[in-house]
Amino acid sequence: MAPEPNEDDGRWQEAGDHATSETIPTDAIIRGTDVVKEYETGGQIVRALKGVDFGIAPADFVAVVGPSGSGKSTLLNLLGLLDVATSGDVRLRGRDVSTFTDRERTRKRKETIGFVFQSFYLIPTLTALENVEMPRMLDRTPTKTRQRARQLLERVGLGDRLDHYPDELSGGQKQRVAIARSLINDPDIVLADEPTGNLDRDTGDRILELFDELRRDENVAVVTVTHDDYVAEAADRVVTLIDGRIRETESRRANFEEGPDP
Ligand SMILES: Nc1ncnc2c1ncn2[C@@H]1O[C@H](COP(=O)(O)OP(=O)(O)OP(=O)(O)O)[C@@H](O)[C@H]1O
Repeated sequence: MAPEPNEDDGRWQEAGDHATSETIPTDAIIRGTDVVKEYETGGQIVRALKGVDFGIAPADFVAVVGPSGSGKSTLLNLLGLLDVATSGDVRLRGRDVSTFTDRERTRKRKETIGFVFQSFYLIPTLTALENVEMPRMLDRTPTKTRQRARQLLERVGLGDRLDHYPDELSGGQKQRVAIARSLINDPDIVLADEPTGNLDRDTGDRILELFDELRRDENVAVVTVTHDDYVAEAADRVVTLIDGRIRETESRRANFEEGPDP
């Protein structure tokens, strides 16, 4: 059954044909207005995003769905500060990201965003603990980093696998290590590209439960691109991209814990 938009929650308006600025949370960490992204290849311009509005609030759980080529990865790259929009306004905590230097963008990305991928991307010659420490390897606080990495692996249920290498772990365990790694810099948002794509359904379900716990306990927003309906069903909102436009923004969950904004 199609879920009803959550009309009790003042942060969101009803789902419509096209997401408008009214569907964007007022407390968004990152928000985009009328965002266009074009690529140029072989003298041809491909318009991957054709003027979309989006916003990610603290502890949001958003699924981005849509057919192949509809612009999902493009949107994720913009949210992850991996790429810049061709036009439109993208703001991180109110600051226009197009004014960031490359260095600033890299720093903001490190501070704000964690990444999780379908293929885990763990380094095979490093233990689980070392993989989680990796993004902070150049920091001058190795003891603190080790402590935090250990804590995160315990948090994702792998306290007894710290010294295991990736090929000694199951797919679900590898993804847990990758999730712990994504949290090492205490990001505000975790971007997960098909996080359950290489996992069986039960293992995938447990990863979704973990995301759900993390967003509740750690206040981390999770944005996932997915082709799996059941992943989309676990999210608060489903953003459907069709041919570079957002066609729908639904609240799937009936109850937000916090009340409506004033
Ligand atoms: N680097 C690039 N150069 C040129 N065109 C690109 C580039 N990246 C994406 N595109 C084009 O932009 C459009 C959107 O691509 P995008 O990868 O965002 O879609 P997607 O929804 O993530 O697709 P999929 O589900 O297949 O991963 C497509 O037409 C694609 O061919």
